[in-house]
Amino acid sequence: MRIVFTKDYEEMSLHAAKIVAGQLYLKPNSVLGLATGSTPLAMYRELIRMNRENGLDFSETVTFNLDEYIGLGQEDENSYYYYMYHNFFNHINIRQSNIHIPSGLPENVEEECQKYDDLIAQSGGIDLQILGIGQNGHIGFNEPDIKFEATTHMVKLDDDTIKANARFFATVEEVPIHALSMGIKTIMHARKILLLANGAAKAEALFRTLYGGITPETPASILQLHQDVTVIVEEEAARLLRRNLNDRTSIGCTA
Ligand SMILES: N[C@@H]1[C@@H](O)[C@H](O)[C@@H](COP(=O)(O)O)O[C@@H]1O
Repeated sequence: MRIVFTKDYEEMSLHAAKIVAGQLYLKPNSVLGLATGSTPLAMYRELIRMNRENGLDFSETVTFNLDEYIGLGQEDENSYYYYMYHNFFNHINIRQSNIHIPSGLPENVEEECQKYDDLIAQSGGIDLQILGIGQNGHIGFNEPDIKFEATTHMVKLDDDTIKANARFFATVEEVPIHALSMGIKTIMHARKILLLANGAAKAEALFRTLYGGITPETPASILQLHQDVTVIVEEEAARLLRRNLNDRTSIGCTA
């Protein structure tokens, strides 16, 4: 596991965008696993800039998003579908047919989950998975639990997650209580994983993820077992890590 310490959100995002760009230069038809939330926003902005100004090509890129709220349609501004098109896909030269996001309005939840897993498998699996982390240590919407859920599944969101994500909605009551999420096995099968974390609210979850026991109570802790994870972390989120690494504060430090 590599840990890259960056001084702020912008530097974290730039570093992440460069890794994604490097992946696409090496393999233009890469399968990317994509995350939503506030964390990757500036990374998407930088990738859009690279697409426009540096010829970064998405024409062969295939994407699978981690999750979607149940009950929100594509036109709902709080759906992850809307987020992805608004913040990324509408601004790059990606093919619509190469974009995959779980449906927020599935007719049959089990079938939708199975279909999503089948599509990922048919695409050859994920080459590079981008992850944010929830304040409770979730990845995608894999919430703390007594077991790891392997494949795409329906989740009942934790109260903590609902509260944390309420900032995007007019009222906390509007936050959906269920979501579909890619499972831990699929995430762990990604060839490379990029975990981004910024802000003091993530410090404790990140510390438990990297240095705590591997437990479904901190879903992201399973990443300790993956052979190619890069964690890009900004100062505030790194607060507890730095203490653990005897204050190795240099940018680009690898642990
Ligand atoms: N399901 C998403 C995750 O994919 C995201 O990584 C995480 C952190 O969100 P944020 O980046 O807004 O802090 O929580 C959300 O609920």
